[in-house]
Amino acid sequence: MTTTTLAARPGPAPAPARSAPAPVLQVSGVTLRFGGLVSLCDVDLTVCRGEIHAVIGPNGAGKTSLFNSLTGAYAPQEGRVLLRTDGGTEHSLLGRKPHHINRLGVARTFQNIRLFAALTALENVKVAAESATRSGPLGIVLGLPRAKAEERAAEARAQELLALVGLDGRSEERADSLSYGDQRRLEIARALATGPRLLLLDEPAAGTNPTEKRELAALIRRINRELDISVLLIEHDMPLVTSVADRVTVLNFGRVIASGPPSEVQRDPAVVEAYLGTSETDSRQGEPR
Ligand SMILES: Nc1ncnc2c1ncn2[C@@H]1O[C@H](COP(=O)(O)OP(=O)(O)OP(=O)(O)O)[C@@H](O)[C@H]1O
Repeated sequence: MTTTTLAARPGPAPAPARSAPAPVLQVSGVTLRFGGLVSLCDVDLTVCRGEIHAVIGPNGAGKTSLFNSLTGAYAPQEGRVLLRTDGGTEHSLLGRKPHHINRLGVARTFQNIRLFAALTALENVKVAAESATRSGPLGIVLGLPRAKAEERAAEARAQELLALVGLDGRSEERADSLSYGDQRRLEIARALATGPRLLLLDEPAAGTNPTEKRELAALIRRINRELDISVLLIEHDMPLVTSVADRVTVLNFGRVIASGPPSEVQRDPAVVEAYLGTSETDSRQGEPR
């Protein structure tokens, strides 16, 4: 029998095996009921580090219920939600309060914008940045020495984030005077101010125009690549989803009916049927919107 040693082989050495990206968020078997209504049924979903993961589905499919379950607003009756923080520690999120989950590194925006309408753009972001400081907003109000330095840092961070989302020229304007698209970007800046490792965006393109949608896609990619933040995104706009998402999970009647790269998911017969069975089919594109 002849044996060949690796050293005798010509050509480049084999590339070392690349380990799969670590999961940041693992949702397993999550079921959420409201009385007799099953809003989520045995939902599994994994977001890997560095990933942009979209959740799509017809109206009432359970997308926002899923976000609410991940962020402590809803308490699913069954399942597990594990968040892996940078050191590799796993934290169970179910049963935790929203502000605990935020402190662990999960921030979100809302389908219905929730800004402080009478505060300026800068103040909206600064309040969130202050909440992430050790002294917190109360320490800053009380004028504690450490709090003063933290307040300055929070203001600088807020200015940076306003610049990141393209609102640096608007920092002194009241939130409710901004256009709808600008308010959505302000919400993103505010969520980023809490220092998340995982950002949940609930329909960030809703009500925005085509230019704003393109800018939003670029912003989501920058947040993901430059700030190294994993993104979980609910979105109905399929061109936006396909342009930013690495993976897509499709919900229908609270169940996951497909999961995979956007190009595969769009062709999945169960996904096509789910959308054809609703009024949501976009006749212009013949694909889920
Ligand atoms: N707090 C609640 N109490 C009772 N039912 C609820 C509650 N929240 C959600 N539901 C129900 O759960 C189901 C899923 O709703 P959800 O808002 O999660 O869907 P969605 O996919 O986000 O829809 P949309 O695209 O219209 O925002 C719906 O039947 C809804 O009525």
